[in-house]
Amino acid sequence: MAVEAGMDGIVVSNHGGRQLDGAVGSLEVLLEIVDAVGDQITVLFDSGIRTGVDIIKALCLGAKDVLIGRPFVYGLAIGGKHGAKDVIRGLLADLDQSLRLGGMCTIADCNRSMIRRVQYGGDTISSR
Ligand SMILES: Cc1cc2nc3c(=O)[nH]c(=O)nc-3n(C[C@H](O)[C@H](O)[C@H](O)COP(=O)(O)O)c2cc1C
Repeated sequence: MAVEAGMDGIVVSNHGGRQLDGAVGSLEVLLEIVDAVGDQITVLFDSGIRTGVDIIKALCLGAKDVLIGRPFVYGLAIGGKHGAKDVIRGLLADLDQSLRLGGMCTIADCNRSMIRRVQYGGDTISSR
């Protein structure tokens, strides 16, 4: 639908999970949506990005980039613009370290072969 409507891109989001209890997690549907739209439009992702590994998972599943809501707001509330900058700096440092630990040099190395889905009871754990 987004493709037919001529949109340049979409954001896969559950609005941070604040709206509906029981709504499906954004990460759970990301791959399906990326496959549905293909390369025709840009897919961005948000909802629950807190660590470098969260960013890597979203990029590996096909998001072109991620967005951040509450962590940025928390930093702003605690330390104003410096607090907001610290949050972003910390996240980027964590991303850098996580890429190295995962054997990747840059985010360009993120692809779906880096992700393995394992079902443990009711939980799905994604890892390399
Ligand atoms: C204070 C606040 C207000 C928000 N207001 C809206 C809104 O009006 N409409 C909307 O679609 N999403 C809204 N969001 C959700 C964000 O757009 C975004 O999807 C979400 O914050 C990302 O998840 P995260 O906070 O876990 O990073 C809001 C988020 C916050 C923190």
